Amino acid sequence: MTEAILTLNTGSSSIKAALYPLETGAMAGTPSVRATVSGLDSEPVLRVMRAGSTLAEERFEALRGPGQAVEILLDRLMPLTEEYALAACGHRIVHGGRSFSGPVVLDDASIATLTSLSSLAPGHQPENLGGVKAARLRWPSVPQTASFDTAFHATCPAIARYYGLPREMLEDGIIRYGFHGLSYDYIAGTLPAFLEEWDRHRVIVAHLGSGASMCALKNGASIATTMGFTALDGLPMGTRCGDIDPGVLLYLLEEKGLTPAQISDCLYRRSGLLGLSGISSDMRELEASDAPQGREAIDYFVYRCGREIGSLTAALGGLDALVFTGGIGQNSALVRGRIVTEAGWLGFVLDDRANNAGNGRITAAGNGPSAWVVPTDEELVIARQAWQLVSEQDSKS
Ligand SMILES: Nc1ncnc2c1ncn2[C@@H]1O[C@H](COP(=O)(O)OP(=O)(O)O)[C@@H](O)[C@H]1O
Ligand SMILES: CC(=O)OP(=O)(O)O
Ligand SMILES: [Mg+2]
Repeated sequence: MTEAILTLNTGSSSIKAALYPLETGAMAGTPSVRATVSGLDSEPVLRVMRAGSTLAEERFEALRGPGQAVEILLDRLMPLTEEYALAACGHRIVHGGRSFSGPVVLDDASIATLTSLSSLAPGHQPENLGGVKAARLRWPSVPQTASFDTAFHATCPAIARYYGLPREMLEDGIIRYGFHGLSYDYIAGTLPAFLEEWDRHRVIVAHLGSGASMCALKNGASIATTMGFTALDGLPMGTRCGDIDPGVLLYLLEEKGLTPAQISDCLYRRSGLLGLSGISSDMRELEASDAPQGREAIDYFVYRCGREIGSLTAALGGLDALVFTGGIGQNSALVRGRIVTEAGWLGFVLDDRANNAGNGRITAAGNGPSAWVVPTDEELVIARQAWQLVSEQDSKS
């Protein structure tokens, strides 16, 4: 029986699974099956794709949260996995904290440590670990592995990870961890294919999805990123606030009498594009709306992206290339075009036709920095890491 690796990636608005066959000891770069549930916040849709064609599409009125979506997704996937022997099930785990700076095979002790980090990623960690639990129940003898969003940023210099807090707090782990590391890892691996002398280039990757962040890459490694201790920091997102004066939180707590749970709900679930527009957390709906508050939410998103590009350019000491990825980065010509135009002071010259086509280079040839669209593939990074871990285990036994 052919072996395969199953991956599970629980994001804030979607769940993405993929099945990678292991042929003659090598892992296929493209999965035989992909299954996704998108629109978790609005109108959930489940799609199962095999060899590029859609096998099934189901729409749901509503789901009782991501937990139920994972169960339904695994139910639909189970029959398709039966022709393979699963070598591992690889999971995206958003927060690895101080304990994990690389992928691991999960056991009860590591799951307990990761569970203790749930309050640092309340919109992700419980769902990520729920996926581990569901997969363990279905495939009890299959190794479950963890790939961390935070691990890729372990290369950031210490100073880029600090907050201006009393040192004992930094020593206690209150530092910038950064997220979306699996996506940045994948994009870093693609740079040699389209950037000459890529290792000398100063690159910003903009992962703009339901969660959004940017990462500054030098020689393909992260040196700074916009998210911090939690995935609330930096850019505004679908429902998360992004950069905020911590004094606002004290004010809400002390003067407005909000409880910590109410503040958490506000910052994680009621802010960002949804909070500013009052319409939707989904960029597609805002682009389709004529409401002034919808337009202003997009304006704010673009403005904040421009400011973070300036800040990361300073961290890099200049900029050679900007790469867009994630649901908005890959699909919204409008948002990309506005961000590149706003960053025109850096020398970008947008190529409208290429931007509308939305694949590869989207700026005109010239002396300035270039901008690109590259679809991300977090599932492939998870699968490669899972395969490496189980291969190492096999060679030891
Ligand atoms: N054609 C499109 N135009 C604008 N935005 C889009 C388009 N397609 C997807 N998006 C945005 O991408 C988001 C999902 O991005 P994704 O990276 O898959 O999110 P996550 O992994 O955080 O769940 C959607 O919420 C939507 O805002
Ligand atoms: C960390 C994070 O924000 O992830 P996502 O974009 O998948 O919600
Ligand atoms: Mg995501």
